[in-house]
Amino acid sequence: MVNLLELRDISSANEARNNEPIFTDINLVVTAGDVVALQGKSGSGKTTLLKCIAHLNVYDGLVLYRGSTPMTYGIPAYRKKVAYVPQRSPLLPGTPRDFVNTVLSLSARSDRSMSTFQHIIDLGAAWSLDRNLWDREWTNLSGGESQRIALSIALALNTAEVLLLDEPTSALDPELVLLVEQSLLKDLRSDNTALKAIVWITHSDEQASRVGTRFIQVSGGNCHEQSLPPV
Ligand SMILES: Nc1ncnc2c1ncn2[C@@H]1O[C@H](COP(=O)(O)OP(=O)(O)OP(=O)(O)O)[C@@H](O)[C@H]1O
Repeated sequence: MVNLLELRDISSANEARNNEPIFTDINLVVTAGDVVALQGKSGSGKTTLLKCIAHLNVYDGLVLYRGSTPMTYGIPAYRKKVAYVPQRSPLLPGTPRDFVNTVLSLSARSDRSMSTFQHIIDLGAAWSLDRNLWDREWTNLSGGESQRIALSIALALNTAEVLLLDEPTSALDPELVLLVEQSLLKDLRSDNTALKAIVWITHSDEQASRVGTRFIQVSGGNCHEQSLPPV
């Protein structure tokens, strides 16, 4: 089985706190079909670990995607394949439509851009996102709206083989949580989509048990894999 993602001795330290280690020598292999439920106490380093994988945080060690480092691919190309969706959307200028247009203009042909945009909006609509929201400033969207928008963009662009999701449903109502979970798992299991694995931070044992195929706790500066779901 192909190793999609491999972490070799990943360590990260907190520069703001005298370089105190957050975690040390984390090793992990992610293969096709994995949904890695990443759990651990607040402040244990889950987000930092996801940002290291996304090459958004300083780290020691090696992150390999299909056997090569992010630098080998070039960071923009790597991030198309290993995409990080933050817990809260960064405060971007403009609207979600502006953001999608920028992303699509970087790579896609214009005919593909039109259909991809429609796919993004349709996916958002399936998650109860009003179509008008795509033309509203990011700053005027609720947490749950911007969370679903960011996620629908990442999923519908259909370029990432690995999605790194940081508490992707934390601002959603229970019925939307289930809907979003089902969409993500359906894409993962489809042969017609790029998505092959997900690393999914969640504070919910129930969610980890519903979506996870592997269960990893971040604690004491390291990762510990459990053989059973938390509930
Ligand atoms: N930008 C930053 N500057 C300084 N310290 C930071 C920064 N970001 C995170 N930290 C610290 O690094 C440690 C790990 O934070 P991280 O966000 O990775 O934890 P987490 O497990 O994702 O927490 P949560 O479950 O609350 O989201 C914490 O002690 C946190 O205070």
